Amino acid sequence: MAIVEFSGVTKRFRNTVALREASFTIPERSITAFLGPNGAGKTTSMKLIMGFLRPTKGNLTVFGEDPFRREEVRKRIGFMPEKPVYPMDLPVEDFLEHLARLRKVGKTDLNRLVRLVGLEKVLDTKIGELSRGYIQRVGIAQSLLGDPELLVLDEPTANLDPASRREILELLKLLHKELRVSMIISSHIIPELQEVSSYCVFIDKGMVLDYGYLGDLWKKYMTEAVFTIETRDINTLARILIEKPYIKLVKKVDKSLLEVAVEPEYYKSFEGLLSELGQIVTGFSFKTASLGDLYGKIVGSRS
Ligand SMILES: Nc1ncnc2c1ncn2[C@@H]1O[C@H](COP(=O)(O)OP(=O)(O)OP(=O)(O)O)[C@@H](O)[C@H]1O
Repeated sequence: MAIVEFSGVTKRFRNTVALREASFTIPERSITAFLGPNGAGKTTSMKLIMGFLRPTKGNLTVFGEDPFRREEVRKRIGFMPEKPVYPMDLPVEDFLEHLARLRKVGKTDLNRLVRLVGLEKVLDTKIGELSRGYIQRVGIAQSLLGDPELLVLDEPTANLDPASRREILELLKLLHKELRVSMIISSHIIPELQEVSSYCVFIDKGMVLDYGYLGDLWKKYMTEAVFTIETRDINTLARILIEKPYIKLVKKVDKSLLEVAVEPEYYKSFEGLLSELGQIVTGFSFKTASLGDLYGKIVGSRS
């Protein structure tokens, strides 16, 4: 089921058209990436979803209703803006307890969230004394207060060093798994979105160029899929994979790593196979068939 639906949405700010006749849907429980260059219209789309802005033209619904008119809808969405403003003098605990009271979230739920987001050790620390990575954790915690069904994160890893970026991405993956919350994430850093998202909306110059599940988009744009697979039983895995007609190449990289090329149209079957082989497959990632390639085909060819 689609939780977000844009239908011919235009958003104009005086002389600027930030979004032009945008139509797309976002499925439930996915992690959706909003991809596009600076000024493409990603933040505007997010603000429309949050009900902060009203479209100039067209319709949009979130959970089947208009987020601008319906407060009930807005309450089901958590938001972390790109440049949040926090009371820097306040300890983390005081800040979160204050917000929890406002949103009528009980102490037990707050404690659970604090543990999940990894803030227990810094509860007494003033927000202004936290590292950037921890400030982002505070932002993620505040956006999750009240148990939203949809979490909207505008550039959650901007201005972070690579190690903190990795931590935040791992945290988002964990939250998605534990809380089963749908997420929309925008970022300029394409490879990192590829790691967390299964669905993409490509935006450029206010226009939605394409959207859909990554597997389907790879197939559509005929981007070859090459995976690196980590395994605890390389020989068994290689034997199983070689027999599949849609697997074009199986190559040993070292004693626990295989490189595998898959025909784009069988990408989904392949993903299913990997989860069936969960006992011997310990991890996998894309090597080529990157979101960068796809981005180049969809957005790059227009710029
Ligand atoms: N409140 C506003 N008033 C006037 N113009 C605006 C406003 N908000 C956004 N814009 C313009 O709309 C266009 C789209 O902006 P938006 O912030 O949605 O892009 P973005 O894809 O999020 O970019 P970035 O990655 O730089 O944040 C830009 O040209 C921007 O300058």
